[in-house]
Amino acid sequence: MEHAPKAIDVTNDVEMRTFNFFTMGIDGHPLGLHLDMAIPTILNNADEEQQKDWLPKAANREFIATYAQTEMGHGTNLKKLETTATYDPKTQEFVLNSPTITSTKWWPGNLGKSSNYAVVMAQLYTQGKCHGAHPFFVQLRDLNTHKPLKGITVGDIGPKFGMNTVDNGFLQFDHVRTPRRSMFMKHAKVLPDGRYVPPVHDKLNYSAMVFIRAAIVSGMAYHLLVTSTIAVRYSAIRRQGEITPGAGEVKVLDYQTQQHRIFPQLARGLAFRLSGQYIMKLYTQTMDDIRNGDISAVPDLHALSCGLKAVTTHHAALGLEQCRMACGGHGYSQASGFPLHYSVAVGACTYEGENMVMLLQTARHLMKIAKAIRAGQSPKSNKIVDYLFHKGPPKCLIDQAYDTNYRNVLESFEHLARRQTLEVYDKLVQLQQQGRNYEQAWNDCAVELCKATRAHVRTFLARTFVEEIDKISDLSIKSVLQDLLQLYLYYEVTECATGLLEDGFMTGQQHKYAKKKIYEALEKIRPNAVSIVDSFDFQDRELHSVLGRRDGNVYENLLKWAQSSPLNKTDVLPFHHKYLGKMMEEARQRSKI
Ligand SMILES: CC(C)(COP(=O)(O)OP(=O)(O)OC[C@H]1O[C@@H](n2cnc3c(N)ncnc32)[C@H](O)[C@@H]1OP(=O)(O)O)[C@@H](O)C(=O)NCCC(=O)NCCSC(=O)CCCCCCCCCCCCCCC(=O)O
Ligand SMILES: Cc1cc2nc3c(=O)[nH]c(=O)nc-3n(C[C@H](O)[C@H](O)[C@H](O)COP(=O)(O)OP(=O)(O)OC[C@H]3O[C@@H](n4cnc5c(N)ncnc54)[C@H](O)[C@@H]3O)c2cc1C
Repeated sequence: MEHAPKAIDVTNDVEMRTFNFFTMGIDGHPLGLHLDMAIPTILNNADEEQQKDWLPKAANREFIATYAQTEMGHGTNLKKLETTATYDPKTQEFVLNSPTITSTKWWPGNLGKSSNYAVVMAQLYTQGKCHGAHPFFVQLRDLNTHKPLKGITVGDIGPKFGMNTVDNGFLQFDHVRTPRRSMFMKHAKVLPDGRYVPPVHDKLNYSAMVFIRAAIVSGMAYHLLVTSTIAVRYSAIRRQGEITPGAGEVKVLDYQTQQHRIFPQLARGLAFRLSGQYIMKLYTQTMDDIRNGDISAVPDLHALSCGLKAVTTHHAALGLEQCRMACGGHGYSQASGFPLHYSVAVGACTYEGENMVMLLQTARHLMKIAKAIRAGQSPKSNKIVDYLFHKGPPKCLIDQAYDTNYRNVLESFEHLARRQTLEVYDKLVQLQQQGRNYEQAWNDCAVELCKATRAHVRTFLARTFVEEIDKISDLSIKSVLQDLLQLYLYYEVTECATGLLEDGFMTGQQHKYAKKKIYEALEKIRPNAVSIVDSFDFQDRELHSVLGRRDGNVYENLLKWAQSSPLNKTDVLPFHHKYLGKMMEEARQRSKI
């Protein structure tokens, strides 16, 4: 008789992720960092021999590893990490050390209690010279007892804003020795005699961060689509007030203000989903190129992933809050699911690079392009940034009757990104001519630099949305998605209207036209809204929401949910008579006297 197949193949990444997702919820679990950062680091930073040794064990979960980079004193500025890894050629070992309190590793997910290995970022010293932060694969806990190894102090950092099912931890090394080959050696190397071999690109060590930044874009799409599903479904159940006096109470989804609050989140969720797919493909392609020795796409990938990460997490945070408020009082209850989704989603504004810092990274890239434009250079066939080199129409044309495939709207976004990029570049140059050094000038322009990135990312998101909808051949699906696209594009026009009006590119009339197109789209989306969110096919257990239940049975289950609260186990709390009861009794006695 054949053996029944195993339910889950733990070495299959997709199966594992799906299993974890449905069994462990959305707020994290003990294998999160192992799967999302440690394994990608092994894949991209370990040499062949190291991969052969570590990868099968990692995939098979023979150990759990985390990614320990951030320290108490430094998360953003990686150049100033204080943990050291000093090579000792006599024993062919590195000595890991945490010289100060601020060098304590702080935040790594699953470090607190679960992991027994970590990718540790430390300043590499060999032959008396520091070569900057490099990754090391370090054992932290005994494989049998799970106790910290000698010289290692490790623990949990305590409760957080959210994601409390993740044991984020702290870690200190007291002159801990680890073999030479525990340094990830695909790119940089230290030879047995201590000679340092530099990598072909000194930021290849950061590829796990690039991976997560790219993955976050789809993560934010997920959060927005989930929370707009909750808000749409609940708004189709909730009746409050009348639109036509005497005609009976309407579903709150019929209010234009409600649609204007929720539907743009739905549209943004879709836009993020499509760009999320794009950036993941770009990541995979770039990693393949690197394996084949071609690193030319690394700066483009880095710039796009930083910008997308920052913009999508920020918009997701704002959008989730809109969905919560759209559900009124019940939206504030944990029964809505919003507190869980919100506290998980907003973490991404901070982790994997604080958002402002990420916007500024993309701006660095944009400034290089601006420099090339001002020097009269030609574009380099780069789909993402080439538009910056072209001259667009001098005036906005969004109100033209025939706007094939929204070319005029896209050109408006392109115009703003181009103008913002070149203006801030010119200001940077001017400030330097006036005597500011580059770094000071950069800081003086930082807010405008971030605006340039946002405009560039908005252009990318919009263009990708238009292109992807254009590819759909099923006309009934396409027509529904085109309504969401219309809403998305004109909503974004109004969101950046100040920039478009500022230089007279767009007129007040055209701004009004964009608003009209938004209201028109809301009306078209309304009858399909519930079907649209149902088509995402989220399971109730993913939504974690009484308000967003697929069967719409909200009120009955809200009552059940409340009744199941631990506070309702007994009618009278066991300590009632000891405190509140006693206080009232005493007050009553006193007033009798
Ligand atoms: C980029 C930095 C800010 C600056 O770096 P440096 O100081 O080293 O360099 P310079 O600014 O001088 O730049 C030099 C040069 O290099 C370029 N550069 C920098 N980085 C890269 C890179 N990665 N690749 C390529 N090139 C790079 C830079 O642009 C310069 O180029 P030029 O000179 O040519 O201009 C850096 O210090 C930095 O990255 N800081 C941020 C630190 C950070 O991000 N830390 C992350 C720690 S790990 C972490 O936070 C883990 C969190 C995990 C949480 C759980 C994850 C679950 C996720 C699942 C996935 C999806 C989830 C969706 C979410 C959900 O469901 O909720
Ligand atoms: C939920 C969560 C999970 C995490 N998981 C991990 C993990 O698994 N592993 C790990 O190693 N780390 C992890 N981290 C740490 C995280 O990556 C860092 O907190 C993050 O990169 C921000 O760095 P920071 O804390 O040093 O912020 P700071 O840099 O101190 O930011 C404070 C403020 O200073 C500003 N700022 C800083 N530098 C600049 C600059 N150059 N220009 C302009 N403004 C600037 C920021 O914009 C921000 O407003 C996690 C963090 C969180 C919240």
